[in-house]
Amino acid sequence: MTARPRLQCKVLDERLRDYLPHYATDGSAGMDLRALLDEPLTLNPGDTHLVRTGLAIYIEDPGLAGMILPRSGLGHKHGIVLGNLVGLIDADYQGELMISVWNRGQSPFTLAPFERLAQYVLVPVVQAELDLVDQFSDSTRGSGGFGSTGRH
Ligand SMILES: O=c1ccn([C@H]2C[C@H](O)[C@@H](COP(=O)(O)OP(=O)(O)OP(=O)(O)O)O2)c(=O)[nH]1
Ligand SMILES: [Mg+2]
Repeated sequence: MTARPRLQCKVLDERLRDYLPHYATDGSAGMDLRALLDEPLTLNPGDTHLVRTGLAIYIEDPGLAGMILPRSGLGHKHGIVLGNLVGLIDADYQGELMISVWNRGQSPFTLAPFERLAQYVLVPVVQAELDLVDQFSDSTRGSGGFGSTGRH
């Protein structure tokens, strides 16, 4: 296994010191992020709320990005997912990580202070240059999309 990249992390609220993100198991793909809340937050069905994490993580390397993904238990059992579906964190972002929490379910859900509500996944990124052309060489698919290969 290659060495893990090191990311600079600022703790913006001292209460987070006891709750720093980490990989729960050797094989975990993500580190859980917690809700920085002063009091419980009730989300009614359909509500979206921007929740602080109290942390800033500066990735710096443009060959990496962060992704904020829902936790499957919260999403499946309680309908608590992300208002932006997926959060994409740029390598040059130095601000606080924010989580858009959306109750897409049918019942109110109360988020407790410092509850784990989403996960942060570091992913490789390749930036491209666009070469402008008038014609592409033929491919098998051509311009067929949106179900053009059928359903089964
Ligand atoms: O769930 C998220 C998504 C984004 N961000 C931060 C980090 C990211 O680098 C920045 C910008 O995100 P994005 O580019 O997706 O949003 P935008 O609406 O295009 O904003 P901008 O104009 O700042 O790029 O906001 C978060 O903290 N949480
Ligand atoms: Mg953007």
